[in-house]
Amino acid sequence: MAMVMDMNEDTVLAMESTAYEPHHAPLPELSGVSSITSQSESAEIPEQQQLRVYLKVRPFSEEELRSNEEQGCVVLEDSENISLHAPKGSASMKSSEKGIGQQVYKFSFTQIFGPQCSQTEFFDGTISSQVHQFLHGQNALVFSYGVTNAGKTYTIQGSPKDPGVLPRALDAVFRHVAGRQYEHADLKPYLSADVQKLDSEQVKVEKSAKAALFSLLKEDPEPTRSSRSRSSNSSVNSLSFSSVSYDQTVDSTDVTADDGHCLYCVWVAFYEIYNEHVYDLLQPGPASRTRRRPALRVCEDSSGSSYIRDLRWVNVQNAEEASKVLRVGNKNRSAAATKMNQSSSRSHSIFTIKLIRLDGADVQGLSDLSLCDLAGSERCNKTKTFGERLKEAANINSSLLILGKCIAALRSQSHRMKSYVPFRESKLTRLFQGMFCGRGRASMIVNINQCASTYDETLHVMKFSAVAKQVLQVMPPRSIESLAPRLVGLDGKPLLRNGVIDDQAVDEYLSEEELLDGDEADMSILPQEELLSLVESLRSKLMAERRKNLIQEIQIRKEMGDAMLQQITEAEELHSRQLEDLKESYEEKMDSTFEMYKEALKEHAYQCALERLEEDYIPIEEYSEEQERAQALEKRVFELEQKCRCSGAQPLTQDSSVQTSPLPSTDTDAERYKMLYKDKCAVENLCVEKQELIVSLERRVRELNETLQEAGESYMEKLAEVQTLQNRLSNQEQKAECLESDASAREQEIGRLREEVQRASVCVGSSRASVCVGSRPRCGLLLNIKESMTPPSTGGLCRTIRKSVRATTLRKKPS
Ligand SMILES: Nc1ncnc2c1ncn2[C@@H]1O[C@H](COP(=O)(O)OP(=O)(O)OP(=O)(O)O)[C@@H](O)[C@H]1O
Repeated sequence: MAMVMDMNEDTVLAMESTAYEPHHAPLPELSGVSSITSQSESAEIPEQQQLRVYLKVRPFSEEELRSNEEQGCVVLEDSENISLHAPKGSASMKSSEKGIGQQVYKFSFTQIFGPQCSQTEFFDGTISSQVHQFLHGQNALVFSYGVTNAGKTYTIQGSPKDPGVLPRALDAVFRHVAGRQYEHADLKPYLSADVQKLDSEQVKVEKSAKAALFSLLKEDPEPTRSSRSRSSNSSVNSLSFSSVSYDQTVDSTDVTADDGHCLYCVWVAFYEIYNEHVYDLLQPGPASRTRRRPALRVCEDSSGSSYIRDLRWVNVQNAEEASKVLRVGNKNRSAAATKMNQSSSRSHSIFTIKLIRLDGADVQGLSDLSLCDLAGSERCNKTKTFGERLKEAANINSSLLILGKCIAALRSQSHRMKSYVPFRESKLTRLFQGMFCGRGRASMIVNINQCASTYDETLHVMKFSAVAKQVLQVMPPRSIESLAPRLVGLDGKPLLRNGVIDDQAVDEYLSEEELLDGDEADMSILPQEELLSLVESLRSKLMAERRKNLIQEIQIRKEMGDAMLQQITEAEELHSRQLEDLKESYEEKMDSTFEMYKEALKEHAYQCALERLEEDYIPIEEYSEEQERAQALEKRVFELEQKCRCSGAQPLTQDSSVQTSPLPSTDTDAERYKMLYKDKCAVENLCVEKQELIVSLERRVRELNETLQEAGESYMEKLAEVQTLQNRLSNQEQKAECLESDASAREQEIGRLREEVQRASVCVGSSRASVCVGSRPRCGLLLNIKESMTPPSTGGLCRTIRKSVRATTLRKKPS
């Protein structure tokens, strides 16, 4: 982890986002005993390098030449550039004609090797440098990629006459270690990057197992063609390394002063990934055909590096033994005849060489070199696969797809984009993971053929390799010493180093191994105090580890979420683009269909017109005869009219002309029809007028009804008013009567009073004589009383009342 912290930002970014191993640190450091590097070392800038992608173009076979496969699809421009030209009939050509895609694609590679290139040139120009680095402690992976029948197996294994890169690499290794072989064979690779010390018994077991393995070749000395063996022309079943000749790029002379006194121990393993299961190619197959081969498990060790549990490692002393191992493995490899390739690899086969480097009895380093021959990608309909072959093809394609996804994600990371690398989605990528994450160098060999019939698949492979070429590989700086593997005993526990307990080793062992797999730790080997302190330190480490894991999990989830989101967005974009394309193509189709219908309609109309013309056709003689007759008739009408005018008669009506003239009945009918039509029109007009009249009358009736209703209502109101007025009148009359009777009563009273006054005046007259003085005031008083008692006009008052009542009644009466 300290290593990661000290690295520059690029490296951290690249390594953080790989969702790689739980520790997030370069793998070899974590697994090595002397993994603690100094500050100065870790401060070094990590080395960055683009993934090396080599292209190899296979020559045409005679059969391909006969079947006209040579159509100039592949054009080598120079040693790094190549262009692909879509042949007629290929899907690329069709889509380019529709405006999607291009007809010519250009690609560049680290190096291109043409059809004439020899296997020697190819080895020297490609992986010999990687082999060299492997011999000096660096891990390496070489994988071949291409469509089926493109020459992958040929490139990796070659032919007996012309061996491929694998036998050449083995040969280079043995040339390098020649004379410096560790003879005891008691050190064996363990887990991903450790070394196990074998006891003498174990060494014996290993030796007898190897002898048994080689004895399989004695039973079957000559390679045979069978459904599960490679064909002889492209395999190394009978490979002899004597045929390998080198230009001494990698040989025993390539020995530095440092490793002059080193000893080496070489182990090899050969396995395949078939239908997503890992099978050991060096384990004898099941006795009966009905029984399945046992599949091996891919596991991770404490550093997070993948390894195959129970994989068989064979200690090889020389190139000849290595060749035998290869031949045994090839016998067991899953291969079958397909339509495209007589001996098609149906699995990804991986041959791994492990080189243990010793300084005396001390293990100094362990490096591995894996050469992977991937199964060819293929189109199932083209290869005419079905049944078991179809299942194989599906598995091959799906694991290659995941490899493609990983490469694309690694490319994104190289461009500083956060992206989740789905290493764990297939066995192949799980095993390759370390090599893409700083544990070693990977390089890719792209194999193509030049056949026109497989152009589209080849183009796909080229596009894939273009992506791969953009992947940046980050190698943390480290010395050979820092790569030293941990030396463990048979039980997998770390061993004493130079006779003393290596505290650091134990500490690391416990802190890494114990946390993951408690069963494997035996603490009883340590004193009690140390045990207690170890428990304490373990507890705190466990807590720290848990916290770290939690943070990492959150990070990984976030990255996954982001990646998924990105994928969804990309998928959405892709879909919308596809939709657009579809829309356009449908529109085009619609347009063309529309045009087609238009043309058809035109044609149809033309045909109809022609038919009608034929039906209505009147011979010219008949027509001119008819014309003459019509003219004669017109002339006759004119003459008759003239005659009528001359005789002072009215011009002939049509009816009379019908009666008199010999007009043909058809003309008369037409005239009558015209008349009838006129009548009909007149009647219709009349009807319309009547209708309008009816409508206006109805409207009028409606208005009158409304007015009547209003009048009725106001009449009722007036009636009610009259009633009230009559009531009031009768009341007034009653009052008037009362007043009249009152007035008559008063008149009677006045009369009576007058009589009294007269009587009183008589009395006064008689007394005047006696009393002359003082008569005036009395007369005045009586007169006043009389005046006050006499109403000025009593009858007038009654009349006035009556008059006012009558006036009110009249005013209120309805007009
Ligand atoms: N450089 C070459 N020179 C001559 N022949 C070659 C060369 N490369 C390939 N071939 C031949 O082409 C054929 C197909 O090659 P090979 O089996 O290696 O293809 P492949 O890509 O491994 O196919 P698959 O993926 O189906 O296993 C073989 O007969 C092989 O001998």
